[in-house]
Amino acid sequence: MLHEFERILIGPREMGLVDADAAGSGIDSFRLMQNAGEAVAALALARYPDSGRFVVLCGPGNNGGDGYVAAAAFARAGASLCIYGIGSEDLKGDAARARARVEAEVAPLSAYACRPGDVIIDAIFGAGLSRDVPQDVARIIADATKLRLPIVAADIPSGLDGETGEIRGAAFSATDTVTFMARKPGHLLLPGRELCGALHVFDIGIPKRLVMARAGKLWENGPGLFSDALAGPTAESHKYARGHVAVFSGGPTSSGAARLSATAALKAGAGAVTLVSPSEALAVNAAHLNAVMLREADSRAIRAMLGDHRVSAFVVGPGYGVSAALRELALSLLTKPTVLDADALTAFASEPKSLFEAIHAEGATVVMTPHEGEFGRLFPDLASASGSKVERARKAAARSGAVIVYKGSDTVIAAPDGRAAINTNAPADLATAGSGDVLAGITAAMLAHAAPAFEAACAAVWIHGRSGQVAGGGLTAETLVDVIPQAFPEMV
Ligand SMILES: NC(=O)C1=CN([C@@H]2O[C@H](COP(=O)(O)OP(=O)(O)OC[C@H]3O[C@@H](n4cnc5c(N)ncnc54)[C@H](O)[C@@H]3O)[C@@H](O)[C@H]2O)[C@@H](O)CC1
Ligand SMILES: Nc1ncnc2c1ncn2[C@@H]1O[C@H](COP(=O)(O)OP(=O)(O)O)[C@@H](O)[C@H]1O
Ligand SMILES: [K+]
Repeated sequence: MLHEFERILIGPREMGLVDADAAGSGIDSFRLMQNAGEAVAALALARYPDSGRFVVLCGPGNNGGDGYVAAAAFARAGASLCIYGIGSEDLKGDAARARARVEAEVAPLSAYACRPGDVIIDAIFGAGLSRDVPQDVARIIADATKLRLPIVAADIPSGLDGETGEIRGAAFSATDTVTFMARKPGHLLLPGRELCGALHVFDIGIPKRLVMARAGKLWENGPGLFSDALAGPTAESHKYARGHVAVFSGGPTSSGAARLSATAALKAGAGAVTLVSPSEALAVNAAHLNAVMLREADSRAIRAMLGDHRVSAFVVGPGYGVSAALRELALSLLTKPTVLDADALTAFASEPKSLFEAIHAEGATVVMTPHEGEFGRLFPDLASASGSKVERARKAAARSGAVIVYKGSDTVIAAPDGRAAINTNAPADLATAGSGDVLAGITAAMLAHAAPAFEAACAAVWIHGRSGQVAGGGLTAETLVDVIPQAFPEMV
């Protein structure tokens, strides 16, 4: 797997360790702060050359230090400037040094009254915020939001938790955020992503190897994570070599979901797809299918598919109907790579342990694709636990033994070994009936290409998002399926 530095996400705690490592290796930490603050000022000056005044809001820690450096840069540039600080007389270390270099007066933060024309430089708190913001700060955030003032945030909009993307009491909604070396999970997770505005990552001079050494196994999802694991067709390919996906259909009045999964699998590059249908739904399925093959779902057929080495992956759940029979079917499929979606997740709500034990015992390759509701049914304790969506998905993956695709507009993909990715390319147009069924089909196609489960799931989520972009506003699950080949042409 290609670990592009640009896709690395690093938690605020780990970033603190990187800072310490940098200092320990002889790098001048004040120089880093100067680089950070100057980058913030440069961006603000370029973005708002006609600003009435730059209002620099400085907190009590190193984020405030960045603010004082930026303030000095505004003064040097001859820009109109006001500085407000928390505890500006009690700063320590580099922040105190940065403050000492500012000649302009620093007023207490509580004295700041927002006014139209102000451009705010938000250097109050960084990504490691550990509690709700104080009242004074919440009041300024509310006023600035009401006046829609432009806000350039240093590192992260104050009030956002850099680990979880959650709002601690109140948070600025920035027009731009300048962060340093690498993004934090809170820049990508919701609601954080929407509060960062345009996100700029600035290299302040910490060697990349120090950042890599402390980064966990978390990335922004993108082709660098999965393209090595996937291969398009070659001259030697035949249809079964490209993978054969079998999708289980529901009854006659709920067969559309499985058909969407089946056609999505085909469009995503599976060489062959079979819809396995109850006898009473054969007629309706036959009326709607061409390239997708149709087979009656009886125990003989299922046994035959399990024994057929050419059948490479299953999808079960979309439109199937929640029942004990579905639980039994799902458990019987685990000898081959399987996508469990929708009803196949809900069916285990009363006994999730039986599924997880079977996955572990079998060493099965399983991708589960729960939305928020389904996640809560399978992992009720995790759904209500504190911590980030990444942590919840990781725990769910470790507990279940499956790769978890925890859906939403910030879908998180997590593997039992702790690897995780946050997806950022999904447009809101994907919030349409059947779009999840399409994702399940694409995922099975990636598994059928013999991609490992984590890479397959990352690829599928990314292709699904990209397809949503290509299909554009007003998309339906059908138009989404149609554009899959355009979304990732090198694959299919
Ligand atoms: N390698 C890097 O990432 C670098 C980071 N720098 C800056 O350093 C920042 C991190 O500095 P710090 O760890 O000092 O973090 P902060 O600047 O966020 O400050 C933490 C301080 O604020 C207080 N505090 C936290 N939450 C509070 C709340 N809700 N109410 C009141 N007080 C609260 C804490 O007790 C502590 O004193 C980064 O965000 C970044 O801006 C740069 O200066 C240089 C290099
Ligand atoms: N607002 C949104 N922005 C981006 N993606 C979304 C949004 N809402 C839903 N999605 C994506 O669309 C898909 C919906 O799946 P799901 O909830 O199972 O719907 P359905 O059961 O109707 O197919 C998921 O992949 C999800 O991540
Ligand atoms: K900030």
